[in-house]
Amino acid sequence: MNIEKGLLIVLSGPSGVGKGTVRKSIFDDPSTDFKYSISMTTRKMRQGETDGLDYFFKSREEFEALIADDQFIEYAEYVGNYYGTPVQYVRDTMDKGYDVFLEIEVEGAKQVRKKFPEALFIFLAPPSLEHLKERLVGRGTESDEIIKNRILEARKEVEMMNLYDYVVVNDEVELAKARIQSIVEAEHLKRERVEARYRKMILEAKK
Ligand SMILES: Nc1ncnc2c1ncn2[C@@H]1O[C@H](COP(=O)(O)OP(=O)(O)OP(=O)(O)O)[C@@H](O)[C@H]1O
Ligand SMILES: Nc1nc2c(ncn2[C@@H]2O[C@H](COP(=O)(O)O)[C@@H](O)[C@H]2O)c(=O)[nH]1
Repeated sequence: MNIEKGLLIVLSGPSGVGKGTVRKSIFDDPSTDFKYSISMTTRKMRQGETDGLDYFFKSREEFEALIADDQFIEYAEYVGNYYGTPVQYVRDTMDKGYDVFLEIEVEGAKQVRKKFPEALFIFLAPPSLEHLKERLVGRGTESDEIIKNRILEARKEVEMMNLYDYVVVNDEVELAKARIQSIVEAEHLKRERVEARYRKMILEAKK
């Protein structure tokens, strides 16, 4: 435990479950004071997306050069494209004491778990696999082929949900948002209590 740094919050879940929708709702709430880490990807930009806001869009060559330069906390190849979390932003922001929020798929979350075992891992689950398919198809952003591959991935991802600290069902966006906010708040309270009790010992051990 590092008593000076912010909390790293990892939200995972299958494609189409509503991670982006719930995350936007959390960040639209003026009471939210954590920071969102914008990922890098080699995926093509969707209509309505903005470079530097939704993702930093990169070519495969650029992304691979960043991998070689150790610029990611984690990265994964997902349905034919790279996705990764830039290390610099996360470290700098946490060092300033802010909580940082990552929205990433499960292979990346496993890598984060190894590097930041003290992070908070939340899995966003659909009410059912049928709901998931309906949402993915309903979003209308992917071809039938890509939707098929994302659903195949989703089946594997759902199997991994027991590796997370919490599972939140996204039945309704506002409810999922409130559940995530409560989990983060409870986690802070728990850590503050531990820190208060052992502050002297932790500081001494850091010397
Ligand atoms: N609770 C919900 N009930 C019904 N529809 C929802 C709900 N949450 C999200 N959706 C819809 O599901 C679709 C997928 O949501 P979203 O794009 O947020 O998923 P995602 O998990 O971020 O997907 P990806 O991982 O592919 O980026 C969107 O059309 C969104 O409006
Ligand atoms: N391992 C990582 N996964 C990420 C990252 N940023 C996003 N993602 C996940 O990829 C899939 C597909 O996203 P989409 O925008 O193409 O629909 C989804 O599960 C995202 O959460 C990342 O930095 N690392």
